[in-house]
Amino acid sequence: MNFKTYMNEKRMMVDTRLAELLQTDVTPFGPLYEAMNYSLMAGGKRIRPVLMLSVLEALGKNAAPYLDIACAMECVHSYSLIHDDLPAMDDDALRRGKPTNHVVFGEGIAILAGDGLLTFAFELMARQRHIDPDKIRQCLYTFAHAAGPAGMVGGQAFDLQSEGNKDIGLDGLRLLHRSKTGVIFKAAIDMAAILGDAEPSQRQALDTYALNMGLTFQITDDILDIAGDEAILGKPVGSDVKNNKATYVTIFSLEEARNMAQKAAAAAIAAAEPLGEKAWFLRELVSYMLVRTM
Ligand SMILES: CC(C)=CCC/C(C)=C/COP(=O)(O)OP(=O)(O)O
Ligand SMILES: C=C(C)CCOP(=O)(O)OP(=O)(O)O
Repeated sequence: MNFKTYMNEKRMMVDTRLAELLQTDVTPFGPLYEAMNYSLMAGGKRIRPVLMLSVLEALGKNAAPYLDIACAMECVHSYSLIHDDLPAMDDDALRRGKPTNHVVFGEGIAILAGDGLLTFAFELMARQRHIDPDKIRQCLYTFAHAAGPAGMVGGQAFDLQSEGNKDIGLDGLRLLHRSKTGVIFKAAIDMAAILGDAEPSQRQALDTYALNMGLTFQITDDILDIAGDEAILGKPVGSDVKNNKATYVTIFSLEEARNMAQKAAAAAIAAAEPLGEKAWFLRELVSYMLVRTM
């Protein structure tokens, strides 16, 4: 199977399941569910859930029983996008090719739609009765730690604090990217390693892969913010500059950022080598991240 077919198949599995999970007609809180579904089902590459499922397959496991855990990751990601776009944060009006949640539903409902997706994700994980309860406990801990104040929420706070400060340097930038974005990719991989009974040597390879693929993804995101095409990207170009963000492009140059992304990608591909043929998708995913346009 080639990269595109694999990616599309997995993305469709995730989309189909997500559409089943959050029905709008079973609740007196219809408008809230509508707002949650609006962002969740607006498209999106579904990289985090696909990554989780593909690591399970790289470990030789059947990924299907873990689809809901992968969907929970997408719920948390969608929440983070809704909140990231709010006027109090990046104040962006376009996401996944559509007006942002607060533009359509107002700030109050957008905040609650984010809160709803975040909490629903953990409910969904906790109700997976067919999975070993200790593995679920480990996954809940791993994902909550990654998404919370020690991870993504902390990273987002650091991002806000760093606005206008180009002196954070490479170390600051690494911390920012690792916590804001990288931890969620790492959590996808860690949860797959827990659920898929990864051996210590496989864990080690996956850890190095996670670090470098997260970096590749985020440097490319920084590059696309300057050099991307809004119509393809589905979100505003120039948002980082508008908000005076410290990024690989605003601190270094476009060319240096491209070199850094290439180095990180090469390190990720090398790290996945010992995982063998079954991990082919993980290597191709990193190559895709370098050239993605959306
Ligand atoms: C707790 C919260 C709200 C976390 C937000 C994490 C997140 C979506 C970062 C995206 O960063 P970005 O602003 O660089 O991405 P984009 O370019 O997609 O806006
Ligand atoms: C963390 C960042 C940089 C936000 C965008 O993530 P994606 O590029 O994965 O966005 P979608 O495809 O899910 O919309």
